[in-house]
Amino acid sequence: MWKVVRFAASRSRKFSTAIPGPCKVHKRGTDILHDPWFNKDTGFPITERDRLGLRGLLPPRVISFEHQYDRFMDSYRSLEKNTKGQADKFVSLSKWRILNRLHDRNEILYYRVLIDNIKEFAPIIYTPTVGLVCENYSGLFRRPRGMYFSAKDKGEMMSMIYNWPSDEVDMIVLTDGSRILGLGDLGVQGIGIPIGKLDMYVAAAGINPRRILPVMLDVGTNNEKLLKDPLYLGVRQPRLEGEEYLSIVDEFMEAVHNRWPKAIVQFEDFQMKWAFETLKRYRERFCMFNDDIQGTAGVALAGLLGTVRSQGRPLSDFLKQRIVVVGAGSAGLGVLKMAVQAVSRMSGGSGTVANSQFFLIDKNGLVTTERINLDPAAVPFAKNPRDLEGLTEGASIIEVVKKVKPHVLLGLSGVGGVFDKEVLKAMRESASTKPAIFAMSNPTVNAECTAIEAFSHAGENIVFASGSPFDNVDLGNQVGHVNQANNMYLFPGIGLGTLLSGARHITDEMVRAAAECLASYMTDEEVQKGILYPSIDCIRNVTAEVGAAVIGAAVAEKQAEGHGDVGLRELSNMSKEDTVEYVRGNMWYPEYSPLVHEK
Ligand SMILES: NC(=O)c1ccc[n+]([C@@H]2O[C@H](COP(=O)([O-])OP(=O)(O)OC[C@H]3O[C@@H](n4cnc5c(N)ncnc54)[C@H](O)[C@@H]3O)[C@@H](O)[C@H]2O)c1
Ligand SMILES: O=C(O)C[C@H](O)C(=O)O
Ligand SMILES: [Mg+2]
Repeated sequence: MWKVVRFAASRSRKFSTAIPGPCKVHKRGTDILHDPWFNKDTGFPITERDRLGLRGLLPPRVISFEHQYDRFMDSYRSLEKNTKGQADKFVSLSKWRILNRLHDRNEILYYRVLIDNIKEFAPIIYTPTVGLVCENYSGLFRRPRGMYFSAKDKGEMMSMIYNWPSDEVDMIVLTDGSRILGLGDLGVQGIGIPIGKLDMYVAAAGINPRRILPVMLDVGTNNEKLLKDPLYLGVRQPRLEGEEYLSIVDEFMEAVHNRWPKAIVQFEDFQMKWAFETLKRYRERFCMFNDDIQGTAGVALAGLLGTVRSQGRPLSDFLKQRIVVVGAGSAGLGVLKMAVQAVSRMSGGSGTVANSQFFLIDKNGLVTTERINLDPAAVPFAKNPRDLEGLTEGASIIEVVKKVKPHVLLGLSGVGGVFDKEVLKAMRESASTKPAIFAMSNPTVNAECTAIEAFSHAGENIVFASGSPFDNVDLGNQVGHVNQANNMYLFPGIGLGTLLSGARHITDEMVRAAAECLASYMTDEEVQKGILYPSIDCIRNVTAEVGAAVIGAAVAEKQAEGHGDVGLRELSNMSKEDTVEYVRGNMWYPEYSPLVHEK
């Protein structure tokens, strides 16, 4: 297993005195002030104002970056104070708005405050607030971000992709808006998800924000409420289906590949049938992965291995854990597939052993081979009723938990509260000394249970993880640790590692290496306290490790072709520590560069 070299968490990097290299700009005057990439607001030095035709367009005083940073944080704190006691939704959207306005105006300052305060700002630009933003997107819309390809653009994509201003794009996050978090079909409004994921790419992986592209494939929506909403900004038609749908995605993928052959495309929040279908269709043709299937599986596997360690048991005991997965969608099935593969490997290739320990439940209850219209993707995990003593097809969550006494109850159902008091109380009878409850659905309202509910009903000795953040729970004489089991711990490293290895494709082994790296990140002491994942404060360190593990796997799998000046030979000769340093050294960091005008 990949050994992790841990570095101290990098909180706020002090404002450095080294002058960053120059940045060429092809604009002058107000065009610069209106371009969030170049704009420094009041921070333009006088000499730069002269060079770029900015004299007189700004108030005369030059404000330092540090001072601008403090001013923003002061306004943020005032907003917090002034909205105290108001409805949560109002407060969250107000916080999102102030961050979004900065994003639209001054990207360097925006990304610096985001990186330095990631723990505080992730819940605003990512889950859960991003869900609220998507629900209200048409009303919130002010300025576009990213690209929109719609059913009406068929035949035009090869040329319209050139409307994007950047000649170099490394990372694309693509959605069709059909399954936004647990909120369902939000049509074009789902663009908030690629934007939030790419913000995490910049913050966690140091992908250069000039080389990212959020994309919405608007193929219609089946959401009646949106179709009737006069403000709705998407195409007003039911979703395309079948070959018509696939022809749009095909055309988009060809267009991307044609303009940026090395760009990595992350598929995000596609409904299950298209999530699996597109992964199968494109994974060997393009450099792509599906975050909900693969990223989630890796994060969940790391957590599942952590729960074994938290019981003070060797990893090989994973084979003995009984795991109930609630939710048989792209995420739940992805988790099961990866967990079964892990068990298979540990037990020397016997898939039968693996399947006996996993139980799958969907909206119709326990999934067995007797299920009518059993989804082909769920077939490998359907139980044979003959192997079930006392449980039958369609058994409810409570029936399964009472009978199976699982070590782990893991929810990816998208349904808030399905782990109710009765279910959680039944987990007290778990065969584990530290029963684990993973309420992984997003956003917060869709979590299968809250942290407080889990600790108060299932007992204080549990291990708890959720997809969206909850505060730790005060248990009187100890702390009930809340882990955030979210694919944000893996997708940035999968993307960055793939980019820096120059791999043409993303293989299962590369994802597995990422998951194992995350699993080994925590110390025994932490895991025994119930801390399964690192704090989001050190997400850049985690991503450097994960990225290096992905590069290692890409080299071993003969997928790596090198990146920039670093060829395959150099990559192959790097030690693990060197690889981590290579990844770390390639992370972009927001600092004002001197601007040089070029015609
Ligand atoms: N924490 C993470 O990193 C992470 C990653 C991916 C997805 N998710 C979350 O997981 C959820 C599901 O995502 P998905 O892509 O698998 O969705 P999906 O729509 O493909 O699948 C949902 C599944 O839940 C089942 N279900 C619905 N109601 C149920 C009920 N009452 N009891 C039991 N099962 C029920 C459905 O039958 C279906 O199998 C979403 O909320 C999403 O936000 C979290
Ligand atoms: O977006 C997230 O927070 C995680 C995941 O990709 C999801 O779909 O819920
Ligand atoms: Mg997702």
